[in-house]
Amino acid sequence: MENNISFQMKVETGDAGYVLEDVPHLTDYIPDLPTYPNPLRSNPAYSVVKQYFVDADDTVPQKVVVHKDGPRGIHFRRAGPRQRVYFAPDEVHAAIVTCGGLCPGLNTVIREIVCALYHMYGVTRVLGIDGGYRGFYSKNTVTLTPKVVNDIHKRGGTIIGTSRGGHDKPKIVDSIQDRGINQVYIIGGDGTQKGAAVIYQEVRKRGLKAVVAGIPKTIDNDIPVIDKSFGFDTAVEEAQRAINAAHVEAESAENGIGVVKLMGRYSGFIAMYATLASRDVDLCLIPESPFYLEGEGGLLEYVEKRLKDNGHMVIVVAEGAGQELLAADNLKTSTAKDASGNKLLQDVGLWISDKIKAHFAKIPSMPITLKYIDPTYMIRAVPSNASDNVYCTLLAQSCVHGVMAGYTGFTSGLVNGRQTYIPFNRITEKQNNVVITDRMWARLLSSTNQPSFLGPKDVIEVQKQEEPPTQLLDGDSSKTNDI
Ligand SMILES: Nc1ncnc2c1ncn2[C@@H]1O[C@H](COP(=O)(O)OP(=O)(O)OP(=O)(O)O)[C@@H](O)[C@H]1O
Ligand SMILES: O=P(O)(O)OC[C@H]1O[C@](O)(CO)[C@@H](O)[C@@H]1O
Ligand SMILES: [Mg+2]
Repeated sequence: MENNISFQMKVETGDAGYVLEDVPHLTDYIPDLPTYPNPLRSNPAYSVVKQYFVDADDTVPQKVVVHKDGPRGIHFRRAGPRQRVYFAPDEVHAAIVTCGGLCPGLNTVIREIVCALYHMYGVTRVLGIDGGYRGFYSKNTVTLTPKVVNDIHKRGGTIIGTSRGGHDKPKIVDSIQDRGINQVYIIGGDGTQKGAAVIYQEVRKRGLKAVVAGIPKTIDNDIPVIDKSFGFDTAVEEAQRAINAAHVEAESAENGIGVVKLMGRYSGFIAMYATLASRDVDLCLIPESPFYLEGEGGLLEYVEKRLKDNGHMVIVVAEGAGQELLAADNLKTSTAKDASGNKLLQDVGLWISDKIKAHFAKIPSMPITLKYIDPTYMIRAVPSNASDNVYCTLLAQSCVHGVMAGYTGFTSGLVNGRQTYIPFNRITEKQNNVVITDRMWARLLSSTNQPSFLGPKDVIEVQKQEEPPTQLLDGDSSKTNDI
């Protein structure tokens, strides 16, 4: 067992400003572990694939846009099968858990972890932990086999259940230890990955030969570093149905207004992408972009103008937008939180709808018809679409390869279109938000033609709050921000 454990990131540097933010390995705290040839070597599906095994030195750059004289920058370890593995097939006892809110693709990831373990590595003991983190100590487990998971990817939700709260570190790690679990696959969002990091640290402190790996899940796309989280594409696609309905309703009435509220607690990616995809949206409101209602340049003035010009309009609002305005208006700030400590939000869609109705009630010459559509849970309870299904498969298989190779304390994630292993520290240190001074938000503003609601003074303020721009001035957020 290690005495002075350092959970600092493993960082390696090289020529020309090369930095590798590496992931931990079992051998960092258990030396002399036996290794085995990767069973994929004799698997007919893989043995013919040229360069199937990933070179130990392969890494993936975090930034692909570079300057001639700039440093090579941060890299992550490339995911994929290694020549040697640190588990014999009959030694593996794997567990899979899903935590946090639902997300399209959860079942696909579960299915593909089970199938990869069975079919690629000959593993036959895989457990599903029932109902999120608390399931480790308060619920039964489910035996997962390729037969059990065969067609689950066609269903929304998660067959092993999920929950918020209940992260009791000692009880969870006791359960891992008592059951002899040596591979833990943890599927969830930012909160879940923080929980996974804590479990990894405790497992390591106890000196257990047990790998802890995360797979990032969330429709909100608020996990940093990775290109995007699985389920996001499906959620954006499903949101189109609500926006289409709002548009049809708005177009068919005199001064018709359709208001659609979409999920996005702290990050407005779903609203932004759903708006960009639709082209029927006249106004998109997200948590990251402040707005105001009354007066010159305000939202109500814009709505009035749009109705005069077009006769109808569609507004998409992310659930986390304008919360400070609601609080000021209702004279109370909501301090309510869910079991995981996430802020419970007030209904901004309803509030905006009421404000617009009240405004036009004072203008008899402009009667309006407003329909408010709230498809919130519908966009995340559906099964994943084709592209998310493929993405989930790659994430799950990459994760299994990394775990079998003995890497631990990592999240499996796509960086610049390549599968990588990212240390938990990098995934949990901050949240991914829409950067409203980046090009993507500017593209949205020019697509909807909406005002930015920011004066020159506000822009300076926003720039101050946001991360200092990188040397390339392309923002440091996920690639979904800056394509
Ligand atoms: N800082 C933390 N330390 C340990 N556990 C945490 C932490 N934050 C959250 N968790 C646990 O992680 C689980 C999921 O967290 P949360 O409900 O915030 O969802 P999430 O993973 O962020 O997914 P999403 O936000 O997409 O629904 C919960 O069981 C919660 O107790
Ligand atoms: O009502 P629940 O299940 O707690 O989840 C709501 C939250 O979950 C999310 O979908 C993230 O998973 C947020 O967009 C939303 O605020
Ligand atoms: Mg979250």
